[in-house]
Amino acid sequence: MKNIPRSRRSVLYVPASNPRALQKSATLAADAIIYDLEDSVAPEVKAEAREALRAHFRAHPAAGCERIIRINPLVSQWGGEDILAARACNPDAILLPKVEHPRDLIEAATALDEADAADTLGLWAMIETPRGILNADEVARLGSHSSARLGCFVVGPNDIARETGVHLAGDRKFLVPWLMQIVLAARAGGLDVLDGVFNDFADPAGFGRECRQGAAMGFDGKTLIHPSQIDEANRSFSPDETEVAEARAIVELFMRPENADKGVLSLNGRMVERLHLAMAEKCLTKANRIATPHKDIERK
Ligand SMILES: CC(C)(COP(=O)(O)OP(=O)(O)OC[C@H]1O[C@@H](n2cnc3c(N)ncnc32)[C@H](O)[C@@H]1OP(=O)(O)O)[C@@H](O)C(=O)NCCC(=O)NCCSC(=O)C[C@H](O)C(=O)O
Ligand SMILES: [Mg+2]
Repeated sequence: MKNIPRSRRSVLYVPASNPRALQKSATLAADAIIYDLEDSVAPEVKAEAREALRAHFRAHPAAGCERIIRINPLVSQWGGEDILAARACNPDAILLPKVEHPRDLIEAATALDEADAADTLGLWAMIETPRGILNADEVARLGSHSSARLGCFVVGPNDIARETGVHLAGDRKFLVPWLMQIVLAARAGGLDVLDGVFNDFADPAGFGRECRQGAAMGFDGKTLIHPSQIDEANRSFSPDETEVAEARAIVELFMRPENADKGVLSLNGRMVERLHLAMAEKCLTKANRIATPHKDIERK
């Protein structure tokens, strides 16, 4: 599951306890949806939310986008019921909150192995506590070794702020070093990595700045809280026209017969090596994937 290359530019949280949002989720152009059973669902309605999710997946057995379910921590009073309900829904992956140690993933993978030996259900991990950030490398390495299921890290800035006191305002100046540590750990473990949410959904300019910052930091995409954030995230995490044109020029240069045995070339006063060719090919693959519309999406 985790090795299928997919665009994860825009990844929208949908509270499973909100019927209107659940209904709307089937019509949106997000690359992925995270159905939430954790922090956006009050303790009193956890059971109701699980049932609503089951009904939603029964009514929509297939979707044009990736679908993930965020459960409560397995150690919580809701975790056990959540993982059973999530598994029954057959999403693409289950997102574990507040992951701090490889054993958090191993426990979840063991619970899934009992019913899903085919290994089709992925696991994603939220990195959102001080211990989780400090152990991100170990989680990425041991988590993906012990379970082929681990595919993606997701940043949780609200929990990080709550637990550390760091301020999120001011271009996330003090948070950025920790975010880069998470990006680095994810890449070293061969994982995708998603930036955290921007809470002020009525501030599109601030959101756009944060999207571009996240893209420049190496994130694959951004987690979102409101449908109005989808288009900007899709734009910011897509290669732009200039990048695509440059990528094409690099590929064309290396394709010329006279350059077949060359390792390094010059293009418009810039050095390009075969590693740049690999990057250009990756960029073009990504652009092509984005240009291919989701064929099954149920748009209104
Ligand atoms: C933030 C919101 C509570 C705002 O809701 P609301 O005031 O209802 O917004 P609007 O009136 O502007 O909504 C317009 C229509 O869009 C639908 N809508 C809104 N949000 C969503 C959504 N997330 N998914 C799908 N559809 C949505 C409304 O239903 C309206 O539809 P309609 O009536 O048919 O026109 C709300 O946006 C919201 O609840 N957002 C998600 C919150 C959430 O999931 N939080 C948990 C994840 S964030 C987190 O925990 C990160 C991490 O763990 C960390 O630590 O940082
Ligand atoms: Mg959180």
